[in-house]
Amino acid sequence: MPALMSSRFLLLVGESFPIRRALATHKNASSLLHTSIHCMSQVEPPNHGSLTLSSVGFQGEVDKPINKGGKSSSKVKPLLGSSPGSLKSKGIGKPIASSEKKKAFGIVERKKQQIEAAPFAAKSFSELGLPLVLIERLEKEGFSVPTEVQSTAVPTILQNHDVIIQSYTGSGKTLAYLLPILSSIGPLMNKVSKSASGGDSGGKMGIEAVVVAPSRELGMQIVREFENILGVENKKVV
Ligand SMILES: Nc1ncnc2c1ncn2[C@@H]1O[C@H](COP(=O)(O)OP(=O)(O)OP(=O)(O)O)[C@@H](O)[C@H]1O
Repeated sequence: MPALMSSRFLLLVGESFPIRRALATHKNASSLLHTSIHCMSQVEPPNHGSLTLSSVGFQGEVDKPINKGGKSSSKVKPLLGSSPGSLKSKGIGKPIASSEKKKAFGIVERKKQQIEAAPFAAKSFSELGLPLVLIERLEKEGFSVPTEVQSTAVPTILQNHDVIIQSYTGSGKTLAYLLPILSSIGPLMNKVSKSASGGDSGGKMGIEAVVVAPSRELGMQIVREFENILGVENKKVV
């Protein structure tokens, strides 16, 4: 199963995703089913060991006794040797604000941005900041005008943002994330850097990108799209 990505995270939601079904039951579903690119902040991973209840400040035990009337009630059982009054004075039992949780885990959240449509309608792939070698391959395959989702996503990903792309099926989501990948790694770019450095650098390449797909069928569809762009001479690398 092929899979996407380098250091970035990208989630694709298409026709086949259950979210469609969930949205179908939503009152304003139709207004939600449009193209949108969520440019995510990069969340820095915490480095505080394993996640435990006590690490998030939960210090009581949940006890659910059955009342005589058959109704169950839940209450937090205080720790041994702690009276409810003393717990209150320590601030235990109070709901933990999400900002406090983030602080406890050392999560630093950066600015979030939502782009509902392409900020401009690109008329060619060259306007998106893609390398020439890739544009030539696209033209050879008959791709000359980027779709709306590609116009929006490609420049955003090229600026190293993490993105979530949500758009209708067949809108060109696959190339929207494949093109930024192929513009920095892969055989096309290897050839460019080899000719720039005047020869083969030698060493074997490791895994540079991982694409995760929810089904084998979709995985094969993505492989075919890769093969189209790379051309027959580079087909074996996929
Ligand atoms: N800019 C473009 N110009 C012409 N055809 C394109 C362009 N971008 C993609 N296509 C073609 O449109 C078809 C649908 O694209 P793609 O499979 O990427 O859509 P998708 O949004 O990923 O669909 P799904 O949600 O079903 O996965 C493919 O055959 C693809 O080669």
